[in-house]
This record gives sequence, structure tokens and C-alpha cells, in this order.
Amino acid sequence: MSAIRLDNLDISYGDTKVVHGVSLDIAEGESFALVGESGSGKSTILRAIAGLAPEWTGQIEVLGAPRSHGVDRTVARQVQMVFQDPYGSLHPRKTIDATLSEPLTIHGIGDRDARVEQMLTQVGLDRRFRFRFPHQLSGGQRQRVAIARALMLEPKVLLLDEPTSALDVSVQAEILNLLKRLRAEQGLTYLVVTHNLPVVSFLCDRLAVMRHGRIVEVADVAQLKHGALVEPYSQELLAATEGRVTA
Ligand SMILES: Nc1ncnc2c1ncn2[C@@H]1O[C@H](COP(=O)(O)OP(=O)(O)OP(=O)(O)O)[C@@H](O)[C@H]1O
Repeated sequence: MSAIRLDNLDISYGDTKVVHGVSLDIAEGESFALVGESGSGKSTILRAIAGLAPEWTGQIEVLGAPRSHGVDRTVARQVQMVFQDPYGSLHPRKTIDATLSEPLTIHGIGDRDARVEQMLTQVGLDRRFRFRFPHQLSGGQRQRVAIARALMLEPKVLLLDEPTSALDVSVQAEILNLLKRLRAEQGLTYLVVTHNLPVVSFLCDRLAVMRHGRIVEVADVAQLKHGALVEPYSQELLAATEGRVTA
């Protein structure tokens, strides 16, 4: 089954259409990247799938079911988003415990203490972090909390929007390793937005290159690794990022 299927998706902000006719089929368990220049609509696609960009036409299917516009509780349990900036995405006055418990409370799920502790362990955080506030954590630890929060409802799909680009280079590798391990352990599907082609090579199976709100090319990561992207714009992107480790 497809984890995510987009068919002829157009997305607008007010009168401005920023995504044009995007169609994609991402298999369950696959890790798929959206790459391309700034403003090409990558994050907007994630937001539409998550229900955060309501002005769209076309079709969005999540695990075989068409999604409606706006917030959808069923989809929220299946698909969760992780943002670039873990400081901005965590509530500064909530303890890690409160942040991780909240989705369970909203969805009426019990056994909260055990689930929070288990999740902290899964993302490699000591239990003593549980009653700390975000400002008492490092950037990498905060991103681990953001990932933990996204996983509390045991979703099948994670939408990862530049998940490592706000972090120090040394910490980026730790978070990428964590994401790789979690995917393998839990059979997760990833849809990753990144500027960073080495991240795509490390974490993903396929990629779509976007420009001006359209998909230019879909390729396997093997093609990326061998510099064998076909379209001229994809080649430009490859040349521009060659030798660069971070975005
Ligand atoms: N909330 C918003 N209201 C109006 N326009 C927006 C909004 N968010 C994004 N846009 C516009 O939509 C277009 C696509 O933005 P989007 O953030 O999806 O691009 P992106 O490819 O993810 O870029 P980046 O890599 O810089 O994050 C851009 O032209 C942007 O200015």
C-alpha cells in the first residue's frame, strides 16, 4: 500500500498558487526526500499533508484513505511532523513530560508515565530529562524531544522538515543516526524536506527535485550518489552542493 499518494496537488496561499500539479506515490516503509531551491514549495507540501495548509485541490491519500482539508484526528495518529527548529517548536514553559504527555491526553490514551519514559529511552534521552524545560536542553536534545513527541501516537509516517539543519554539524550526524535507527525499528515511512544532499544519500531511498512549485525529476538515491540525475536543473543542484556537508 502507498503511505502517501499525491495526485495533481495544487496548493495556494490566498491568491498565490505555490505548488502546481504535484503527483507522488510513496510506499509504506520508504524514505523519500523533497529537494530543490528555497521557496519551491517543499515545506508547503508537508504542511498540506499534515493539515496545516488548507487551500489545496487535487488528492492527498494517507495509507489508502483520502484526507480531508484541515485537522483530521485519524490522520494525526498516522502522520506526524517534525520541524526544523526544535526550540521554536517546543513550548518554552512546558516540561518535556508535559510536551510528551499532551498528545496522549488529547487522544485519550492512558499509561502515560510508562509511555513517556519508554519514549525518552527510545530517542536516547536519560529519564532525568523528563521534568526539564526546553531551555535546559541542548539543540540536539531538543530535537530528540521533538522526534519523541512526534512518535508518541505511534504514527506510521513522519514528515521531517529540515530536521537537522538548525543543529551544529557534530550533532546533525547523531540525529540522522537516530532517525535511521527509529525507521528501521518501527518500519516508519519518512517524507523529508532538505537542502542537504548528503542527508538524502544517508537517510532516503528516493528523491523528487522541485523547482517553482513543480516536480522536475524523481530519482533513486543510487542515481544521486552516482551523479546520474537526468534533468539539467537537478544537475545544477548537484553541482552547487558538491562538497558541501550542511545546508
Ligand atoms: N504562510 C504563507 N503565506 C504566504 N506565502 C507563503 C507562506 N508560506 C510559504 N509561502 C510561500 O510559498 C512558497 C513556497 O514556500 P515553501 O516554504 O513551501 O518553500 P520551500 O521549498 O520549503 O522553501 P525553503 O527551502 O526555503 O523552506 C514561497 O514562495 C513562500 O514565500
